Amino acid sequence: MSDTTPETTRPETDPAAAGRTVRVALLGAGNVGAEVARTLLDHGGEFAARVGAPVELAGIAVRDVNARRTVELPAELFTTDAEALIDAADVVIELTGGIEPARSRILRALHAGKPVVSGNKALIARHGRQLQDAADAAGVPLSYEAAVAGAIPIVRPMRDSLAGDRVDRVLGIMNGTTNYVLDQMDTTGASFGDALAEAQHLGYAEADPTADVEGHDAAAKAAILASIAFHSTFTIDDVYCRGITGVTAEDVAAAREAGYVIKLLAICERCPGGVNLRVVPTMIRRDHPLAGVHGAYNAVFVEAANAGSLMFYGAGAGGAPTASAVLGDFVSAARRLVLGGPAQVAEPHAQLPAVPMDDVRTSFSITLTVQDRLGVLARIAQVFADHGVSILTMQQTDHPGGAPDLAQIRLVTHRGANKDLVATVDALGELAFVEEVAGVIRVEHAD
Ligand SMILES: NC(=O)c1ccc[n+]([C@@H]2O[C@H](COP(=O)([O-])OP(=O)(O)OC[C@H]3O[C@@H](n4cnc5c(N)ncnc54)[C@H](O)[C@@H]3O)[C@@H](O)[C@H]2O)c1
Ligand SMILES: N[C@@H](CCO)C(=O)O
Ligand code: NA
Repeated sequence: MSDTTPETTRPETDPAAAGRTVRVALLGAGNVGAEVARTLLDHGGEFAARVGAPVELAGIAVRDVNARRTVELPAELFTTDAEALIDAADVVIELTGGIEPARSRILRALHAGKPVVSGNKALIARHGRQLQDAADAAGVPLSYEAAVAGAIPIVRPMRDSLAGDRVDRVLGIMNGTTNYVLDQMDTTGASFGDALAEAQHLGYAEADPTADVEGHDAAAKAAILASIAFHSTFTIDDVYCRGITGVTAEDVAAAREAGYVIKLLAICERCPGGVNLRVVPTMIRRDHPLAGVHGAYNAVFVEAANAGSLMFYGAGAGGAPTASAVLGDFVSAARRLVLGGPAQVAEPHAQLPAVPMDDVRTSFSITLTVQDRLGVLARIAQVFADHGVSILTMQQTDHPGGAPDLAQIRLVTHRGANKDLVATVDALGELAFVEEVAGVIRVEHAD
């Protein structure tokens, strides 16, 4: 919120007329929490105008009141007694992360009829149903726009704006660290290790970036978003997840040469029997809108029956961008508190099951190093045919290392059942004349 934003106080929303102050309990003062506190303190008048009542930051619960913080905040606001702070507040904003004690504290607030705003994707992706049931029972909102793709408005558009449509597929770049790494590998030819070190240096990746590079962070966001998009209940355990640690500079270069770029995509799609959720390194054509998402940016591409294709783009991480999403949820919840009215009940009426990866129809790119002799190509083609997998394109080149008796073959398949594609790759690896099977990456829109 800039200092030049004009103040707009309409007489009918005069805070004094509402007769109450909205007291906010903030849990956590890290990257996001500190920005939320600073914004609430610096722009109290504007929040009062937008909420319809004065807004007071009642306190900030932290583990250590004396810890050094990136943003200077009034010392008297800090407390280690989160429970007492929750009990004294009207709205609770949880920005501590992790499962416990965050879950118990959110439940404490909801059971007491207090709206909760959270950015905790790890918690919502595992216990979202339990928390939503508690919110519904109490008739108060539980909001978590910040938990999926940071600043990008996607949770509420998915829940509200697209509520009259049928979502068929969601493709998301929902982790900034991995997008930065893959983008650096694509645009500068950097190795995975060098690109990750740069991401850590720039502060995008965590000190321990396992949840980023192994895809777990994106998988949590996929489970949360798919639950809303498909009116069902998915957890992170329903997401087939592969990270980017196995993606090599050669894979990236080969994809580039073929007109593709490799992205860590979260894909949630309707398929026979339910919805498949996966987070996998994926080759997409360079003319796809998601191919143009560079650096640490996030984007969510939605395909819906009537709306067609939509793309939501922006900053998926960072203190201030994430605080924007948190505070949007806060204003909405606090406004409802002041004006009254029921919370929206988010009924997962469809309850579609998660479809495991085996039968999902996908397409593979495969790079083989083979002995260059008579009959090799025919034998390879036979392996594909034996598994019912159809080849879309095949290209043979000299071995990149210059070995005279070796050749490199790159194949892209038509769509086939994932289990048949995996069995094909295994069978190729067993052929005596195949020296190496590498660069096995899924491809979107190969046919
Ligand atoms: N940083 C981002 O870009 C981003 C983006 C989207 C969502 N989120 C989510 O927002 C939440 C906060 O993220 P962050 O980056 O600010 O984390 P952070 O690690 O910087 O801050 C967490 C804060 O919570 C405090 N805390 C932890 N456990 C506590 C406890 N038991 N009691 C009291 N305080 C406790 C810590 O001391 C710290 O002040 C997380 O759930 C995260 O997943 C973060
Ligand atoms: N580590 C996450 C932060 C936002 O969830 C990312 O890189 O996108
Ligand atoms: Na968001």
